[in-house]
Amino acid sequence: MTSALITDCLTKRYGRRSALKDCTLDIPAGHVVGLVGPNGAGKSTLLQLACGLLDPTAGRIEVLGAQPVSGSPRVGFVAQDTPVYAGLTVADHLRMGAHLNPSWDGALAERRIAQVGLDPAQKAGKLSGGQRAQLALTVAAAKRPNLLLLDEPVAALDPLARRNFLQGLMELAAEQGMSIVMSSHLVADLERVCDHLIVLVASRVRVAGDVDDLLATHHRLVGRRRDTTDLGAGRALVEQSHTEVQSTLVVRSTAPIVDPSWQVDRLDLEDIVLAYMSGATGDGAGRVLEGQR
Ligand SMILES: Nc1ncnc2c1ncn2[C@@H]1O[C@H](COP(=O)(O)OP(=O)(O)OP(=O)(O)O)[C@@H](O)[C@H]1O
Repeated sequence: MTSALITDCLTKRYGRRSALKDCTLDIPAGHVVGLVGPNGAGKSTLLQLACGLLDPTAGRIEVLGAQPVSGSPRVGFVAQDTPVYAGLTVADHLRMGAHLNPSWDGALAERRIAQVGLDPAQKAGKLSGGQRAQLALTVAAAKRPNLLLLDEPVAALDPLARRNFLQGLMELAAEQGMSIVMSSHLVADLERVCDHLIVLVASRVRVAGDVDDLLATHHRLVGRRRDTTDLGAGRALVEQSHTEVQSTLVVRSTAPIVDPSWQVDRLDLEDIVLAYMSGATGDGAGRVLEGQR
């Protein structure tokens, strides 16, 4: 199956400032992918490169097997500020979408507008932030793109609207076979809807992969204080902290860790994301540790 998104050493600089550095990814099609990372990590930059709004400074990016082209009907993009036309009504947005997009799914658009309770006669400039987000998503989804790119789509939504929005996304992915890449700071939401995750920190991909695989291969180890330079082959130290007597590590390991000198606990996705985010600035910094125990 074609990949939804491939990048190879993708780099984007604004003047001397790097927004994305040597980013290498291969995201299979047909997944809901969460893109997470601290403010300024490069998430919006990656999404804008993927929809052809920006050109790379170096490296390669392919979307659905081709170079990104701005305005492609195969790719839908909802920017962070959920752009809508303030002077146009909700119904005008749908009419305009139908006029501009040969693959427009009018039934899907009208169904979603009714589901989320938007008044077709309401001017978009008078909608709340959350309602604008719903309208922008509806317009993007009704284009029936193969890939939908969403930049922090739920940031403005209340918890109930957020749940409905995410439910809608999962239905789009399941019914229409759409690939979705969505940035968010709300990892618990991503854990509910995403089956793939990309963690970007300081312009670099810190980890990317299948959510179940990430959950199965990351462990928290707690034990007596010790040197962490020799954790064993195939184990990568993601984060570490120490007291005088105790060491606490987050480790990625493909093989189960069976060692009575460690208490080994499972992590949820938020723990894993936080470990990568703080590990990047700590002295552990994701070193791959080699050598036998
Ligand atoms: N147009 C621009 N000109 C100059 N620098 C920019 C521009 N856009 C982004 N940057 C810089 O690139 C880096 C990455 O920004 P980006 O918006 O991609 O981050 P982000 O992960 O989406 O952040 P947030 O979570 O705050 O939305 C930041 O240091 C930002 O200041």
